[in-house]
Amino acid sequence: EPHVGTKDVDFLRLRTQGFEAYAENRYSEAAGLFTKAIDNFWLRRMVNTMCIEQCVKDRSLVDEVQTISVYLSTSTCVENCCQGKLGPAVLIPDPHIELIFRKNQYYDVIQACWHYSRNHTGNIEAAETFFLYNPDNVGMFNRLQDLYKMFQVENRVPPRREPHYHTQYRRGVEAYQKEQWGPCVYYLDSAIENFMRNTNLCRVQCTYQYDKTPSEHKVSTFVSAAVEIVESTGRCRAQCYEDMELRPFTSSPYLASILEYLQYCQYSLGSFQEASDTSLSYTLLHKRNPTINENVEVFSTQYGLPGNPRQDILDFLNNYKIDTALLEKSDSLQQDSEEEVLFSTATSYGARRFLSDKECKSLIYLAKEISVENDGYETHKDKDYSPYNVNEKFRGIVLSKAIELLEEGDIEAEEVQLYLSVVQAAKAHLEKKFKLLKPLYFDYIHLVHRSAIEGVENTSEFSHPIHADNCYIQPDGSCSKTPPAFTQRDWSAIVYLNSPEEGGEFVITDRTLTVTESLSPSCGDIVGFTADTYHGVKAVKKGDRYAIALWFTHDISKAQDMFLLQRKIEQAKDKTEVHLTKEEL
Ligand SMILES: O=C(O)CCC(=O)C(=O)O
Ligand SMILES: [Fe+2]
Repeated sequence: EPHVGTKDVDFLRLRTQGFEAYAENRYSEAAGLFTKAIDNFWLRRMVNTMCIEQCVKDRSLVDEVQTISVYLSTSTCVENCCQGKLGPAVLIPDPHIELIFRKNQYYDVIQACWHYSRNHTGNIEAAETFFLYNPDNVGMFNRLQDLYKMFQVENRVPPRREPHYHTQYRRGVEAYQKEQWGPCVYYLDSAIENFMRNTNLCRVQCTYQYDKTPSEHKVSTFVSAAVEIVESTGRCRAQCYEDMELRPFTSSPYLASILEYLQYCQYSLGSFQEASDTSLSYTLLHKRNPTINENVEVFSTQYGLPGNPRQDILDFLNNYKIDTALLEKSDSLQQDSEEEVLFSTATSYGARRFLSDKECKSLIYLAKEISVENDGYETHKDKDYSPYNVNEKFRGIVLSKAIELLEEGDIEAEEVQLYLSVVQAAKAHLEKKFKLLKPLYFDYIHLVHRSAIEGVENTSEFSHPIHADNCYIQPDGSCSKTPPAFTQRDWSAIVYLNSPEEGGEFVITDRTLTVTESLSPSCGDIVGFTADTYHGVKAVKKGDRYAIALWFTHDISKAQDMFLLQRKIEQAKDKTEVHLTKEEL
């Protein structure tokens, strides 16, 4: 059993220390701290699994989500068990931090650390590790090629933490290439077994996440508790299936790929019935493979051996069905009593009452206090793309700037905290409304104040002409997704803080620029849409228009680190508290 000092398992603290060391150019120390943070994160997951196994003993591990009382008592048992082994839980403040750990993404920083401290092997090893777990990251893929060339390293440096199923898969494929059918079947069977085991361990972790912040656990009402548990479990489990996909740049599922090699090796070995079963099982996971479809047919008609689906694949699919149903279930449990939905499609959504009047007032106050003329749109000097017209004033404040001002002592922590909390809530809201299985990350956050200039007649139709947020609309109505467009943006949202006296409507159009939705904003309205949606803002004819514009990406390497921003706010709060006590003395 692992036995570790309480302090060492605090991977969030290690991570923070890592960032501090990094900022002070102590690179090899930073690399060590991040590596240890990641190791401890995984150690803790392992202990968590052991404890879940102990606490649910006779029930099936990956049972359906239990009734609330069983759930809570098991949770308490898991929590006590983990505390006994590791000390108090490190509470993860944000599910996305957890995801960064789950996908070993701090190897990105570790790679940079080894780069600066000229540790070539460490550098390549870190890059390999990051790429292993983030196989769609083209940037890291290219960097890897460059590193091997630059340092003239001939042999591949193995990544750290390679999961067993992936090792076995690679061995199986190697055996296949060498036409060693026996070993091929052996390795691939073992790859499947380990793949299933890892998937299930991940799913189990999702059911009893003892390290979630208390507010998420000790929910007040029965219904909201059920919704939260079911939903966070469903979402977390959906991510498990993604975590397992470790083959770069492919669209067929990992498991299907194992079966594809396996059926061939089985066939070559003369195990025709097994090959027939494997081929048929493949089609349950992935339909569009003409060769396999043909094999299924041939085994059945020419060999007279119709396939039976493999039991392990059936179990896997059954679990998958349960997990998908969790998200649907949480949906039906949900009662949106407060909220008035204005429009809702697969790609756009609008609703009322996302914020209270008080919250709107505080945020407007913040904007009045610190917004800067034209701030945030330096790259958009071109008048064709100007987000406001010449008869208006335009002021803005980006969140990170607000936090800088807070650090300089110019404003109150409370207001900046509200700004951050509101944008976090908006993100969660949209993930939920659009049932996104992949998390959103912040690309840009901007509180915008547009106003009519008194005495000047605003003759333009638009304040911000019809545009899309990640591509440029072409004369033929299509949209060109090439730089300098912000191509990393996947979703956009606007939270409105007030009603302009006249004008300032938000509009969505179709590809022919015909308006399909129009909204006269008021405090607490929220809209969200895919970043390629055509939309714009009508001219503000009279008064002020305050809104928070948000852009999101699915690409974590483009994400703003919200945890770091939150920490800065907390540090600023701590500082003011210290001041107070000194004055009191
Ligand atoms: O404020 C709005 O309603 C929309 C703003 C917008 O589309 C943008 O800034 O890209
Ligand atoms: Fe926009």
